[in-house]
Amino acid sequence: MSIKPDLSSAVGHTPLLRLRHASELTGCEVLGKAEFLNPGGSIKDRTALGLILDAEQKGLLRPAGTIVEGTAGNTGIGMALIGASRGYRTVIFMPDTQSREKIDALRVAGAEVRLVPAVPFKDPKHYVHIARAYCESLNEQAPGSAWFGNQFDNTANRDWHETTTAVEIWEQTEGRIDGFVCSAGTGGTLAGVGRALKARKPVVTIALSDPTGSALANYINCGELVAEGGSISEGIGSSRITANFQDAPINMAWSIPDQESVPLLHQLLHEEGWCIGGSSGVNLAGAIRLAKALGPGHTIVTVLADAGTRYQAKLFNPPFLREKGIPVPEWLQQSFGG
Ligand SMILES: Cc1ncc(COP(=O)(O)O)c(C=O)c1O
Ligand SMILES: CC(=O)OC[C@H](N)C(=O)O
Repeated sequence: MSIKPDLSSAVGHTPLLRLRHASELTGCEVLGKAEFLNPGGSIKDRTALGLILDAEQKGLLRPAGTIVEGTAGNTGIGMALIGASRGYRTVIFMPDTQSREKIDALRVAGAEVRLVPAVPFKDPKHYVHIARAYCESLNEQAPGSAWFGNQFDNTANRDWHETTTAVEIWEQTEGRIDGFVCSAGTGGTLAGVGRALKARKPVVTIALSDPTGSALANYINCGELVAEGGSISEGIGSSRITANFQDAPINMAWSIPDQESVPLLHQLLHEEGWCIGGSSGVNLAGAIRLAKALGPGHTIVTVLADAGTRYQAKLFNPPFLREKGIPVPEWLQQSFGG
């Protein structure tokens, strides 16, 4: 018998999928780790679990305590579900620009959701600072009652990917991996997987696929934290170097526009049936660029971080796409009666 005793033990161990179109286009094996199959629907279940286990072990998160986090949504969904299964209450602060679907999923998962206006990180009203201050106020009232996850700068995030996600990829490819590419929100996935793969096989190329509007690709390529444009993708991109991103061993970086990534995710759904979110579209575009850079015959791995259904009203909404200057495929237009 192979039975998972609880939700935490069902996080991870996701399948590695061959992405047919990307593989045929480039002559490489382009593989996507199906992170949308995690219990909370995203790769951030891993981050949530890694941070929670670390905090429990250090005595920072006590029985029946309150988890407080600042999140674009996915980390919060993971924390709320793992919190429910382990006896914690969860309070989530997130910018009001994130998808309706993620806010609903958080509420369904039992989290107390507090939406705040989206402002730059340097503003004290940024959701991460508000979350931290709220946690401190709970601990002033009742010492030790609350714990701030701090996913961006708590390197237990990166460490968890180093010992789980990366090991799974290594074993699933039997070490025959030539390149790994993904986008960065906290940077935990890229840094954790990148470090573990480099330690096992130094010639592996690690690449960052960054959405336009984020400063990270420019930082890697020119040392400057500057950004141009914007993106409809959520949960990725950054204007600063987080503690998790800091030690990522990155060899190549690209800034990827929505006009390149969104058509790829539409095509993946229409021709291969995988419904992935905007960050995964950026990852897929990065995987194709990396495969072209390395040349035919290589094995490239990326992550499919969450599902497109989490962004239905944006990614599969013809008027919204047109407004953003993103091509609407014929089949999608017809699905909506046009
Ligand atoms: C949909 C989605 N993709 C990718 C990421 C990026 O992962 P990481 O925080 O490990 O950089 C996140 C969150 O950060 C996310 O919510
Ligand atoms: C904006 C950002 O990087 O968010 C981090 C993470 N994707 C989350 O779900 O919270």
